[in-house]
Amino acid sequence: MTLELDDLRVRTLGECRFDSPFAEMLATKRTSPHYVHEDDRVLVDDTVSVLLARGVPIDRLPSLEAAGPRRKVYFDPAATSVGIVTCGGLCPGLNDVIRGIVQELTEHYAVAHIYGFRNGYAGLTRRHRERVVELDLHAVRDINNDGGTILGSSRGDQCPEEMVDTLVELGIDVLFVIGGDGSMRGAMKLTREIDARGLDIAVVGVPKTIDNDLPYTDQSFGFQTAFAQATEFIASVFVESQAAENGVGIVKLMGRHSGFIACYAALSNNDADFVLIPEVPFVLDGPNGVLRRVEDHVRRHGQVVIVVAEGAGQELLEQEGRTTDASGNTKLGDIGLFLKQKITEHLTEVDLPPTVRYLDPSYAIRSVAANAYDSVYCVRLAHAAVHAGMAGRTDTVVVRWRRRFVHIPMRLITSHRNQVDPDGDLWMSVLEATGQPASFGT
Ligand SMILES: Nc1ncnc2c1ncn2[C@@H]1O[C@H](COP(=O)(O)OP(=O)(O)OP(=O)(O)O)[C@@H](O)[C@H]1O
Ligand SMILES: O=P(O)(O)OC[C@H]1O[C@](O)(CO)[C@@H](O)[C@@H]1O
Ligand SMILES: [Mg+2]
Repeated sequence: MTLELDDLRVRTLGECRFDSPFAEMLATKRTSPHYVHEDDRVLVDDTVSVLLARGVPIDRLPSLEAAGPRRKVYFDPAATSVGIVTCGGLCPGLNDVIRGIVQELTEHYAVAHIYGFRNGYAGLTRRHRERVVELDLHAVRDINNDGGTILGSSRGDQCPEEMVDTLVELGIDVLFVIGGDGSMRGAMKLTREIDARGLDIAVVGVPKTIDNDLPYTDQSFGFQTAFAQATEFIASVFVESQAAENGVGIVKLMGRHSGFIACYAALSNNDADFVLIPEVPFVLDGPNGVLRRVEDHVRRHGQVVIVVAEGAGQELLEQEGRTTDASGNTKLGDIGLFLKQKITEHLTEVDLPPTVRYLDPSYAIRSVAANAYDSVYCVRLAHAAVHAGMAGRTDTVVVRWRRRFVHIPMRLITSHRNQVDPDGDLWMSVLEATGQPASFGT
């Protein structure tokens, strides 16, 4: 997708007329290597060749609005009510984001009310309205020490009209949606309904995905915690595989469409000999197939460790009878168990009867509390989201792009998936670290 400058402009509800609590602090600030002034913009591209190829003046290059506090805000803080909802699968750091939003809104903007909706979009429906909780500093004090989300989450479609009725009933001015691609699609339906009714409600997203598969963001929050957690499971099967004759360790990691967790976890301690991801199809049979390569490795080293992303090799599995979850996401076949079976059969056939150690850590990597790095990242995203909302930005998400916090239009975050580029340097690092072939098969 070729982006033009105008595709990157975020929507705003109107002129910012109220004094911001940050006005004084910002009065003398100018862009520096470590700060981007609110009137400045951050470039999307970062290579000379791409910038030159655009062939436009510098001020027409694709660029993003800087996130951060404004000198003036759109909403009168003392009269503002805010809602927060977390949707989709869990991810380390959800509580840190909730806490950061509540603290910033309370301590700096001193808004009138902060409401938490329970269990995702379901919490905005009529039948769950009485379960709305009011959030204050006390309610969020220690929540960063826990995984999950104090608000709960859910999958499954809800009616936008009904959800907007709830926002109106509670007098919500800004809704913060912390969620993945599906949640952002849901949030865009909310803004459409808000627009249709001519309401003055801002919807700001904080993108969340444990799979790191959302575009226009350096890396999603919680991802680092999740892959660090995954590393432990790889280390376990490595130890087990070393101790056994023809030891085979297999770890299946989350990643429906993108193999980032598998790549990073495998690179982290370099115990993996093969990494299989959805972005790089593979064949099992034949002289260059996975089975022969695994066999060769076991013959040479006496053991092997394979890390497989859950979305890898789906084309090798039975497609019939595939169902979807409540949100419409396709339920995948189990590539981990399939590999376990095929590798066991093959090694037994070639007289290398294996001892297989198979781990599917699944929810164990995403249900933990964020590590220190992710906690910092989360609180900074939370602050950016609050400033965006108070400044009347809507249909907008806050992300970190090339280490700067910026605003992007919500529709861009759902425009495509971030995936491991088989021609990119991450996959090259995986190939270098594992020594596996660039492709299996022909
Ligand atoms: N196209 C859509 N329109 C409206 N709502 C949607 C749409 N897609 C998903 N949603 C809603 O958004 C919520 C979360 O979606 P989903 O379960 O797909 O998780 P997600 O936000 O993509 O997060 P993750 O993929 O990280 O688990 C659900 O309530 C779902 O019904
Ligand atoms: O079982 P659940 O809660 O639907 O979530 C599972 C999925 O969520 C994801 O982490 C995406 O959020 C996938 O990688 C994983 O398969
Ligand atoms: Mg999703």
